[in-house]
Amino acid sequence: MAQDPITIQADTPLKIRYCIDPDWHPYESLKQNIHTGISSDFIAMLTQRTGIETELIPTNSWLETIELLKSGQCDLTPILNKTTEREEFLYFSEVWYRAPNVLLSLKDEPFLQGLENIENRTVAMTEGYRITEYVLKHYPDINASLVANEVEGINAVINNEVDVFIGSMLSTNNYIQSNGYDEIKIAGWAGPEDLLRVGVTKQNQALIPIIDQFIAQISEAEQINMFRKWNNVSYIDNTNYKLTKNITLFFSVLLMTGFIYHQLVRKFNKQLIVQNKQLESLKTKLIKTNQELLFLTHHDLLTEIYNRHYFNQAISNEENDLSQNGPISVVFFDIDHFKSINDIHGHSVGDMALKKLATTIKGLLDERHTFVRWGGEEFIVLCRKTNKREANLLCQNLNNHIKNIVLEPDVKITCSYGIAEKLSKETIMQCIERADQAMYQAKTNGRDCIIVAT
Ligand SMILES: Nc1nc2c(ncn2[C@@H]2O[C@H](COP(=O)(O)OP(=O)(O)OP(=O)(O)O)[C@@H](O)[C@H]2O)c(=O)[nH]1
Repeated sequence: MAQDPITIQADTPLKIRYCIDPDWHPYESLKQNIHTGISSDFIAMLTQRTGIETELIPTNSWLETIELLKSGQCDLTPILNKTTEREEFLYFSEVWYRAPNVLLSLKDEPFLQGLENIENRTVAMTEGYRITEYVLKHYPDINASLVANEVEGINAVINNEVDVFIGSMLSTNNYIQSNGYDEIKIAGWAGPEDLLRVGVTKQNQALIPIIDQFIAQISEAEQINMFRKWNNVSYIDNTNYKLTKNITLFFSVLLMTGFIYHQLVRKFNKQLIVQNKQLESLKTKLIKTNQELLFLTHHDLLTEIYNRHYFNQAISNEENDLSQNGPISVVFFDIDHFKSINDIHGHSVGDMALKKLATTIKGLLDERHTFVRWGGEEFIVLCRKTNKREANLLCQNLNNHIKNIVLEPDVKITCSYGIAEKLSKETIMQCIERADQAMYQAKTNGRDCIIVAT
């Protein structure tokens, strides 16, 4: 927003020296001889908008500032209350800042509400402050203890030297929170609020209308910005800040630990899932390999029917049961002149003959039969619940099918068969031997025939 030009009179000083309270943060203070706080922004804006040069005269206390103003070594002080006493050596601008005063006590003190309830408590006040003059004037019986500045007053409360301290809410709040004094509280309001103005020495009266024009132009936003910039602490309450800080820290650490733990668990879970999958796959492979191994152990690789090793194992486990479940017969057979097939047509044709024979016979058997490659070109069929007559019929059927196997054009095979029915006193192996002998007899008889052992 455009501002009206500020009218500078001919008698207006173009350079002024000013003093401040060195210990009244956030209103104003000296930090390494540099003016800081709300009034430093005020002076900067004043210089910028009026063109009046300003020079800070540093002091060590508010009382010294008052002295320099009285003696004319300072022309102006930017933020103070108007009092009758001060009016003797200063002119005051309009109010440009308002702030309440408060009673501060230790936490275990009762809530006092206001100056009326102070009773015989010792009350610390800053020497030379308007609120001090006000309290001493209106509460003459109060047990007052004057301190040089607000910091000294607050420390007097903390150290139990006084019961109460009266100070500006903004500055005391700032000091207490900056130092983490959680044992202190606001116990009530103290007197009227501060109506803060600029004070200029009587010789510089011409400055007042210029300053008032400038004050009138300070916008609400600029006021708020000044407050926010210098009053970075918002309130005092009964909160134990150290405890809050520790709890916050504890929960932060807890949250962080939880987060890291969660991440680690997720990571390990992922790894575990991968490893479980690998294990599962290994397990599947192992089961498959074991099944293959078992198959290889029990089967003949070429024909894929049971081998002799399996037969021996199975029969030794089953022998007793076998005899109790009806007659058992063994068909023992051997390919005729197999050597000639190998010799004439080659070993691969010999292999093909063995495979085709096995496949053909498997297709003719059922769950009562165990079909085994006994040796090179020798086979047996163990027939449960089968007598020698039935075995003979089966054998004839096998023979018919074997004769129909075509290896190559004009190349066929025949077999010689021996059949034996297990006698009650003999073992399966003895029965097989008799079947073998019967088969041998079939060979002797000219091959391609069936002999049933007597
Ligand atoms: N191709 C092939 N030949 C085999 C296999 N196992 C054994 N043989 C052959 O089978 C033949 C058996 O010959 P022999 O014992 O003389 O009997 P045979 O020639 O069948 O004569 P008979 O039994 O008296 O009719 C041998 O030449 C073996 O090498 C095999 O797995 N594959």
